[in-house]
Amino acid sequence: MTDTSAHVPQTISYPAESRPSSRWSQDHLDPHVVVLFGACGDLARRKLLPGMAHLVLSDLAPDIRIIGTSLEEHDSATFRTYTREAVEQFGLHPMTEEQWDLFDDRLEYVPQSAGPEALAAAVATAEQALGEGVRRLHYLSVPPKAALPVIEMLRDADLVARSRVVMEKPFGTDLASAIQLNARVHETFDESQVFRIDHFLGKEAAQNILAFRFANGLFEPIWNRNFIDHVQIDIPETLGLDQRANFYESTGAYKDMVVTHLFQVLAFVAMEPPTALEPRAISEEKNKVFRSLMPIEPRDVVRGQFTGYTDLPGVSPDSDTETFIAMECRLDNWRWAGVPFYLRTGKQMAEGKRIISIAFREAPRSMFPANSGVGSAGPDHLTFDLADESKVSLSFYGKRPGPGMRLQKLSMQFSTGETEAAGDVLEAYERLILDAMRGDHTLFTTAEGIESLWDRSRQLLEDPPPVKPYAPGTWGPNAIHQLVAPHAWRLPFEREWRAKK
Ligand SMILES: NC(=O)C1=CN([C@@H]2O[C@H](COP(=O)(O)OP(=O)(O)OC[C@H]3O[C@@H](n4cnc5c(N)ncnc54)[C@H](OP(=O)(O)O)[C@@H]3O)[C@@H](O)[C@H]2O)C=CC1
Ligand SMILES: O=C1O[C@H](COP(=O)(O)O)[C@@H](O)[C@H](O)[C@H]1O
Repeated sequence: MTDTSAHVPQTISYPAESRPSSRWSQDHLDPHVVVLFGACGDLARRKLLPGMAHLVLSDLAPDIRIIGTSLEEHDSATFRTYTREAVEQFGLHPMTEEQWDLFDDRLEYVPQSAGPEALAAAVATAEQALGEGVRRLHYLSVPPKAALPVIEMLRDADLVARSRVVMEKPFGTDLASAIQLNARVHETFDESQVFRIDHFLGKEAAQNILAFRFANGLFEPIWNRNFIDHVQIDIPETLGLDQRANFYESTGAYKDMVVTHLFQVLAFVAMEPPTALEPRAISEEKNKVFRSLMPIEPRDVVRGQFTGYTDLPGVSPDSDTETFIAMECRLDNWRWAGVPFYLRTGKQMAEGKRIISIAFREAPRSMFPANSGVGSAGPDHLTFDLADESKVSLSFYGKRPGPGMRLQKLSMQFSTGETEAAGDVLEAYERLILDAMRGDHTLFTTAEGIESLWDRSRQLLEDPPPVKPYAPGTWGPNAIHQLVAPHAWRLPFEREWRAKK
């Protein structure tokens, strides 16, 4: 056989040779000072501090020093204790005493009240300790209203040069505020320095959608309206809002989950093949999907609120905030014309899952008699489970063993957890922090993309349907069934994933 691996011509228009894709490369990583704003918040405690510990100790990012800052009056010693507790409680990789000592040394704390000069001084000391060629990564894990004050502080502290800034969602609350936020951010940081994070795109399983679609010739020919009947992106959560109700009250499920995570995942499912695994090419295709998204009509949306939500501290007794949302979306393009995309997410639901279901069209005619079981368990499905242990399943009808011709739903299933590489899985924030330090925008969202999504959301935001109550531990208000009729929600699964052998 001819070896075609060498000298395969580059058939794509970019990246140009002078600007190679850094995605997946194991290039040397510059030393970094990470300034973590909101270092005492929920996200930092559960994900960012444990993630940074793993990056340092696994040698993926050995040369970093972290300066925590928030409104709390910690000093570096108490912040180290706080961080140790966070890593022990939420870290996915247990640390030895020796490893802790190594990480502990890299942590400092500057309270927000100490002002820009104190922050600048702490960064300068950390940079000296790291030596030549140090870059800065500012991670804004703060509530949306704090983002611009933090950016002003970075400007006042003269910490903009050699830096990148990771911004947390939601990026605005509507089109006007998103445009204004982007414009204000651009007064201080160039777009190339800004990394708008969407941690769903950092999940191994989300990237596996790209691999599955674009590394194989098998599925792409049937990835369109001729073969696909409908798509579901279903992310129910069992979590409540006890600690976050105050924040959530002004956000709700649409802004917290849909306009960010679910639409980003939808873009990976629906986009055209990108010309390269490169930020511009990927963003271009995602943004085309967002531009094709038909405006979200209030009549295609069911908003819900779990009973008991209004009793939570920080929630108005007559709150209209949705803790649940289900909706039908349409893409106005050739590939997806006529194919509904059903999205659902909510808090305090019956199960916690992150499922994408691609339902294929059924066979047009059947030689099997009606009582054979053909079609009785719904259409053939390709299912992606976005859990850390990424899974993919393809279901189809097959013959039940024995006499006669009885049909049953069978499936071919794959789970990363059952492979030798299971231990290599990176948590989403670990991957994305690493990508931001490398300057790789591939998995981050753009100002243009965010603005398109807010634009398509205008009607829903101006005229939301009233929230309907649902009992905690259920699948949402009953109206969700009418929304998808004649189809049915895939969750709860009738047939669960096969248990690990
Ligand atoms: N929690 C989560 O699961 C996720 C959160 N996010 C996003 O991450 C961001 C942070 O969320 P989360 O950690 O939950 O929020 P929290 O309210 O738990 O934490 C916010 C942090 O920001 C600090 N802070 C508040 N106001 C200011 C200010 N004006 N200047 C500087 N620091 C300030 C707080 O300080 P102090 O503690 O002293 O009050 C706290 O450390 C939000 O944008 C959220 O949307 C994204 C994905 C998931
Ligand atoms: O961004 C958010 O995501 C989490 C769900 O993330 P996951 O990785 O645990 O699936 C959600 O609970 C939270 O409300 C939202 O802000």
